[in-house]
Amino acid sequence: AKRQCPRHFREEEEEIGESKFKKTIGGRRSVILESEGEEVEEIEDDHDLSASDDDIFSDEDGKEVSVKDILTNFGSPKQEQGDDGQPLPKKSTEGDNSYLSQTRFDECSISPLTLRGVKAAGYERMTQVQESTLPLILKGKDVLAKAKTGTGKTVAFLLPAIEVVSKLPPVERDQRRQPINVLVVCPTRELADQAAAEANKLLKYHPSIGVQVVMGGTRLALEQKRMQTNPCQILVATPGRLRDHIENTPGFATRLMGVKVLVLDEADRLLDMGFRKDIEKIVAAVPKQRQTLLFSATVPDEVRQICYIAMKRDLEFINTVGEGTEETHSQVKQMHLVAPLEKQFSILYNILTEHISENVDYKVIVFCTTAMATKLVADLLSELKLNVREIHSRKPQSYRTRVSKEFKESKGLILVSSDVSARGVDYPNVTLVIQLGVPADREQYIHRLGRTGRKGQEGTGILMLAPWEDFFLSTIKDLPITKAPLPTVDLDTRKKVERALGHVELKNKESAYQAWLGYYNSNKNIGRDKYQLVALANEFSRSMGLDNPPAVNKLVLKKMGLNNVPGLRAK
Ligand SMILES: Nc1ncnc2c1ncn2[C@@H]1O[C@H](COP(=O)(O)OP(=O)(O)OP(=O)(O)O)[C@@H](O)[C@H]1O
Repeated sequence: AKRQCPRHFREEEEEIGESKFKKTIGGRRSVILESEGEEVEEIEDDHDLSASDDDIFSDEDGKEVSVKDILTNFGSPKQEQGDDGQPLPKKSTEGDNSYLSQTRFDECSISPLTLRGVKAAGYERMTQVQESTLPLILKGKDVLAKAKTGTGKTVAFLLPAIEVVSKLPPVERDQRRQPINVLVVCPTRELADQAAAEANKLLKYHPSIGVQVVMGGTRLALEQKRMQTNPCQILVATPGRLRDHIENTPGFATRLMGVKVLVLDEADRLLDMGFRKDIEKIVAAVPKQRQTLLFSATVPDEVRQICYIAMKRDLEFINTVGEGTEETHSQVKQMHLVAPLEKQFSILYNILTEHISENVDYKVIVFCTTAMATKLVADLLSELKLNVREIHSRKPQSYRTRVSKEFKESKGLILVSSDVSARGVDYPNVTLVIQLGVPADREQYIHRLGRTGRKGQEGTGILMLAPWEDFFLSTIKDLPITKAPLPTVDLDTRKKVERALGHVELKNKESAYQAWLGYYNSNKNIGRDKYQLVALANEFSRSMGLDNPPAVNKLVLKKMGLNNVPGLRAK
């Protein structure tokens, strides 16, 4: 039977404005990603770059500034020119190695079989976080670890966990309820898949140790069969689906009594109110006598106060970011653009075509605020003949898995994504991250930006906000982010984008409008004044080329507390 749980925790939640916010720790919101959507055929297009890179803009005081100027002064690393004007050799794709420590894996006290797996994975030296946490974890300590994005946190918790399992006494083969010894919880399906794949790499020479993954979007019965018929000392899971198994899979709760190590990856996200009930249920289902490891690139103070839900008092807090230094990477250029909604699609198009013309190996992620905004932007950019894929929680899992794998292995591609790709996903060589609209909170901004600049590589981050979203900048003012001049749009580009918008299906615009309402209605800064919210929603509607804002299902308006607000049309 389908797990019946409070509506705001179900992964397969019916649609209200795409994403829901629950009051969370310290008033920060958590976004719970939404349910499967109907299958939409994948969009495949070659891109012809017709927008010339000398598209001229003028900044607030009328100074002419081109997108090339913006990106050169603030954005993607230019092809360095020598004195003779010839391009200098590109920096190695492997960035600076400062994320690596001096300690080699073969100097550590790990088992020969594990060491073989590490070497086969191509890892020679430990990263800072791996060097700092391994000895403590092998000593049995609970560890709360904070380390920048893309610095090897997954291996940092998997490697010692495998060592723990490899030292356990063998269990009788026929034992029906083979114990699960390590439980790794990840907030999204792509992350769970990725962690399981990393574990399999490290287990290459441990034939008797197996890892299984359970997550929403796959059949429960298939997972139950796999866990019964294959070695499953290590289980990687998303919270909702794990809770399903605890409640509905016979014998599963017994197997969890064998857990020696519990790992919460992206811990601050998992301890947010959005997952809190699931996490409490999971913690209650594993032995109190265990080791608990929490890892993330961001550990807000309130998380340190509540991590005791799951951890021993004498936990070790490892912070390789270092107090007082930025939580983002210095080799990633960050900038923000404040532009009215009516210009944003055109500015986005110019930034992308400029970046593509400057970077033959371009690999871009465009983050949008909701699943339906993601779909709209992906459709628009495809109409503009860019090479685009989309990934969000309204896509079937098979599609998400396929697109995630393709993007991981490709260059010359733009991935338009909701927050399913905000944290943890390891896409190598991403050259540019664009964030459209105010992020859910500061942590989400940092994690999204962290999709580029991994393993010491260079990258660029652009945050595009509407004037009424610039309050967000105060939450990231400590980060090395610069303001780019406001570009305006030349007529040709505006017309080209308007024509493309005209080909985007009306129902996608209607869904994006409803999702927009859901997202900003829940934003404590913007959702407070309902009349202003409606006026801004109409601005968003016009930016999609709709003169009249779409009508919204009256039940949905009611659930948003927006019924009877003048200016909204109910149907
Ligand atoms: N010791 C190592 N040497 C070289 N590469 C490594 C090492 N450890 C991990 N990696 C690689 O570094 C990349 C980033 O690792 P990982 O995804 O675990 O980073 P992360 O710190 O978890 O990032 P995020 O905060 O975004 O989740 C991966 O491609 C991984 O294979």
